[in-house]
Amino acid sequence: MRIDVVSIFPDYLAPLDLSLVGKARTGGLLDLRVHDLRDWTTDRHRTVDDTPFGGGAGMVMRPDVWGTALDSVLDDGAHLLVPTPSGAPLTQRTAERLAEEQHLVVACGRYEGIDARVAEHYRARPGVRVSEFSIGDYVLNGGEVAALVLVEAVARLLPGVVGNPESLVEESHGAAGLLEYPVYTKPPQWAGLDVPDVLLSGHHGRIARWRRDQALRRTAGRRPDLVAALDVAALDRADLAT
Ligand SMILES: CN1CCCC[C@@H]1Cn1ccc2ccc(-c3n[nH]c(N)c3C#N)cc21
Repeated sequence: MRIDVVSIFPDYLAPLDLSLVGKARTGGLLDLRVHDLRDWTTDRHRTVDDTPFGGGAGMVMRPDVWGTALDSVLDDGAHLLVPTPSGAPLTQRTAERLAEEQHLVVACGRYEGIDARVAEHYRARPGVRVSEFSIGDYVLNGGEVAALVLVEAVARLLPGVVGNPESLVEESHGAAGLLEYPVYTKPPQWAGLDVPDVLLSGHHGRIARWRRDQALRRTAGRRPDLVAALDVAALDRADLAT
């Protein structure tokens, strides 16, 4: 998979050189390219923004600079992803679908955002899909943090990136849509607190059922909104596997 990220703060994406994503890049599992939007400016001040039509505070990112940049990195079949507070929520299902694709391009806006004609223009471009997404109901100063989130959420799903692929099945928002169960390790007693006896029993069937029960309780208690979307069939498959 190839992912291009375009930003006026390319150093914001430096964490993608680290850990699993960094290993995926050096191992050839992920072709990640980070670009400085200002490389596509033509004036001596390397201007990427201007005042908003209709007035109002702040500045808007220019469509011409973004157009030159995206024409340079987009190819047929690419998926243009634009982080914005007004975008569709980024979910695990979205990440799973994106991980199946060949080429993602993330356009990181700043200021008041990117001129709306940019997304409109590329939606009309045959062979290019455009998706505006949000990583949560809070306001950030730009799209770079969202790009970090998206790249990590997608990259970890690529074959060979995570050591034990089975771990991808059990985790939060996994196949059944449940939150993860509580985890414990040594020492068995800490701060006057014990590890649940079932986890020390060595009875794998009981442990699996306890974990699923804990996951269900957590999901119902913390995210009742997810309960309606639970994939019961996947839950049953998980049960059968125990
Ligand atoms: C503050 N400033 C004026 C109000 C509108 C947003 C703007 C800042 N800003 C510019 C580009 C840009 C892209 C994403 C986000 C963003 N915020 N919260 C999310 N979940 C986001 C995503 N994903 C914020 C951005």
